Amino acid sequence: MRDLRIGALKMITTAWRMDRRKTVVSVILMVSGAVAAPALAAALAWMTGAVIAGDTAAAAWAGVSVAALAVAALTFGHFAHLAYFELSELAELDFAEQLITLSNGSAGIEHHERPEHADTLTVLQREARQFRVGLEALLTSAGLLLAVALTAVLLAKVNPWLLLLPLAAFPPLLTGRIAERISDRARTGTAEPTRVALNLFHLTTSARLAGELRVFRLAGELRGRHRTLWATATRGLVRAQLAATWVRAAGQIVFALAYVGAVLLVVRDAITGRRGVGDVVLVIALAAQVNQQVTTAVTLLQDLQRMAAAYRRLAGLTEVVTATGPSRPDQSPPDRLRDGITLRDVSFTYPGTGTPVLGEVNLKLPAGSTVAIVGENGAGKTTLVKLLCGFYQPTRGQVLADGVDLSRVPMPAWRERVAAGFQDFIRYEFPAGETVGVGDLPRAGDEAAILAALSRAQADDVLEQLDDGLRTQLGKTYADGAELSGGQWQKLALGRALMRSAPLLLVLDEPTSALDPQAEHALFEQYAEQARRVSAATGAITLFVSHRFSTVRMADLIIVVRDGRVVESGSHADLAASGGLYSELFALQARAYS
Ligand SMILES: Nc1ncnc2c1ncn2[C@@H]1O[C@H](COP(=O)(O)OP(=O)(O)OP(=O)(O)O)[C@@H](O)[C@H]1O
Repeated sequence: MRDLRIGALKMITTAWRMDRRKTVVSVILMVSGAVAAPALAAALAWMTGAVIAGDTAAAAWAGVSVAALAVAALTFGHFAHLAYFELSELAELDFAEQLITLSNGSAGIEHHERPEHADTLTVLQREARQFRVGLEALLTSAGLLLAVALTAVLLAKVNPWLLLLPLAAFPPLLTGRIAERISDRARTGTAEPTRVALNLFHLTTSARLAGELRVFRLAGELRGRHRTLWATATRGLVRAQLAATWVRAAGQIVFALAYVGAVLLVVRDAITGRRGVGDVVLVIALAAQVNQQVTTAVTLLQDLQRMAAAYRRLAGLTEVVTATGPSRPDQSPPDRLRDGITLRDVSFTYPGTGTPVLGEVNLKLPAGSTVAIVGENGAGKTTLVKLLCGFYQPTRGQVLADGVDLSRVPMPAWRERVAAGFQDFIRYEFPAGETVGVGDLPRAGDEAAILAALSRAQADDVLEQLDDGLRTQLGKTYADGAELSGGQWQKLALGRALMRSAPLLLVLDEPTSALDPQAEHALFEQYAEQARRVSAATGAITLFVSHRFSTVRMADLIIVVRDGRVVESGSHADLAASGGLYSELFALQARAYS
């Protein structure tokens, strides 16, 4: 009940915030339309009584009232619909925006990787429409409550025993709630197979992956898996629906018996002459309405409960997201790095797993240096990068920027000083200039800055091939959008990473994997040279992850990671001469290329 109250309050404040006039008009129309129905029954009874009594004037007035109330009862709801249609659209948009903000609003990305939060997100994504239905349900409920009250008064006037009729509405309401809880549990229980199935659906329908699916002839296999998962989820939902339907039907049977009893009662009173024919008409009309009111109330309650559950989930998610930031963000990141970034006894275990991925990492990334991280697949390189970007907090130990503990720095402030390019970059289907410019939002439209970033990323050639230069719309989602090759998209992504003019840390996690080794080498050679010059002023550190030793060897400092531990660090010359893992991997790659 508390959830319901909170949900209703939130929904109505959202509508009020969106458009006050439309909210008021919707409420008035909805309430008047709903109250008109029992009033119509009363007018019918009045008309029948007047006709039987031969009172022509009263019968005429009653007839006019019947006509007016019938029009109100039948049409106000539709006009209300017009008024709240836009409100509902806005409520859905408001919800979608909240979800986008929440998905991206946390300091870290931990909640994305926890299955229970991923499940909550999946349910919320699917429940987005519930916010539109919820508003309609709320407005209808307000009218319904008044209609029920008026109906109760009219029935009590005929025979107080008839008040039992609305009371008989409670069993269906109760069973309706139980049924909705059963369905809600099923939705949560089937969230995981649904999420995985949706993911497979996305994979199998994405134009980008069509080639790989064909080469491996995976479409059939994935379609089969998709079907199995979907069937599992559907089985769970259908089973719950069946149980819910039986529970609901039990409540409705109680009401049906009460309905028959009420009609028999007033017919008996009419036969014995205690009540007039008008009262029989009134009770038959009202009893039918009570039946309708109960059915509507049960459906509304389901909608309201789903809306309340969606708000509850949203609140839960908000709590998780706001709880992931530093507990005492009382420090600011340094303006420039003088000493560097230090990792002190850093260990890390991904949330929800028991195996440490990084253990006791002690590292110093000197200010102004270019640092390369190397290691075999799964060694922990990207995880190290994620900690430096503040996506996660270390499970133990500290990351310090010039002595300032990052766990005490508000993450948005740290992120403003970090620039990054990842292997899993996003293909923003914007005009080419914007695709690069969003790397530094305040300068997203600054053509000179964009061209400079593209030149740093050695991506001028991509631009030359675009018909309309920076203004060329990218992406096949648009009919006239230009499609780029994987390497071209990656070059633009690299340009985006290089948009920020004065980051303290530039992270490049295999951002050039789609380029050929020569192109990567040339790019880094030029880039490292520039980075050294720029970092003389800001102390910026450039950290890159690469599997290509021709690139790695250019770094001032090379860090070798194995099984989550730093096993070697030093310059290329030192490490190559030491005969350790680095020299072994280097020699292996050199042989492969020679
Ligand atoms: N989100 C996650 N949840 C749980 N474990 C993870 C997660 N991401 C990575 N891991 C695990 O952490 C370990 C290190 O992964 P990481 O991505 O840091 O390796 P890497 O050195 O960057 O590898 P690669 O060269 O293949 O990119 C791996 O064993 C991986 O399975």
